[in-house]
Amino acid sequence: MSAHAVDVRGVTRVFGSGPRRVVALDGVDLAVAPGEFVSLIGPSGCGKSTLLRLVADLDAPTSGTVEVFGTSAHQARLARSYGIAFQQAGLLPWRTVAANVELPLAVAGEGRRARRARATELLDLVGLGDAAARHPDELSGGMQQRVAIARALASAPSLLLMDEPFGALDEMTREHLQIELLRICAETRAAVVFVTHSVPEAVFLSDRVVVMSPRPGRIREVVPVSLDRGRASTGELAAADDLRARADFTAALARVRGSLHAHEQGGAVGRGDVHGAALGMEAR
Ligand SMILES: Nc1ncnc2c1ncn2[C@@H]1O[C@H](COP(=O)(O)OP(=O)(O)OP(=O)(O)O)[C@@H](O)[C@H]1O
Repeated sequence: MSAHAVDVRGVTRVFGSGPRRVVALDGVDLAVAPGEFVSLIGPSGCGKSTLLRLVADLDAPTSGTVEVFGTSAHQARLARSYGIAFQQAGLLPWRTVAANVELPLAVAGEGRRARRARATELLDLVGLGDAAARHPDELSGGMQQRVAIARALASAPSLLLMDEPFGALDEMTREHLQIELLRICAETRAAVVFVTHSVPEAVFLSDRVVVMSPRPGRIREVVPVSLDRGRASTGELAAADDLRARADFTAALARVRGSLHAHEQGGAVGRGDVHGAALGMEAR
């Protein structure tokens, strides 16, 4: 039995056939340790979401295996071993904020009282203790995203799968939620697989940054990030700003960007270049 939170071995995912055949992932190996924060980054279409969907058992590999805490991804889904948060918060508009957070617990058959208590605790954790009775459309995008994170944490998962959860947010809200996420992870010791297009976000949050390349989707390089996050991981904004200005942070940033540029020099064409170019601009 694997001791990893996630263990992806020799995974290939091919969509379509004939001229429409797309090799979204090719020979991908990735192990994530319990409590580890791993980001997936790379140009558009390199297979980040596909990889996350395979781990979440929302899709199945063409070949290879995906294990979550030593069981198949399917068993892990049935056991609710992980929480998911995607770019669209995906809240049910007719349910209150608390009822949205309670949903996974209701599905799991948990009693009303325990559900309510857990929702209150989680909404406090994400700083929305006073929004429990409101409805999603009364909240800002950042607040909705925090509700989605609270919901993802509802069943106390040891693994969080997050696909660009802060992608649609303004920079200030995004930075705020980043440190909130660090704090939550430090508290819950959950492992995280986090898809992002932002190099600074990946470096700020991660123990390792997985740089992917497209056509076919492969892991190009895994960049270890050994930042001492100190007070930033307990949720201090000022400490997080200090961290972003530090030499070890900018060195890690340069290394991830270098890896992404190496991909561009490889001469990719099409969709991927849009994001590749954007990332290149950001690096200058
Ligand atoms: N259901 C599907 N059917 C056919 N092709 C698909 C399907 N899902 C993904 N693909 C293709 O697989 C490749 C990888 O897609 P994926 O969404 O995983 O990339 P990504 O790195 O997450 O992209 P982005 O950064 O734009 O979100 C793309 O070429 C995409 O068009």
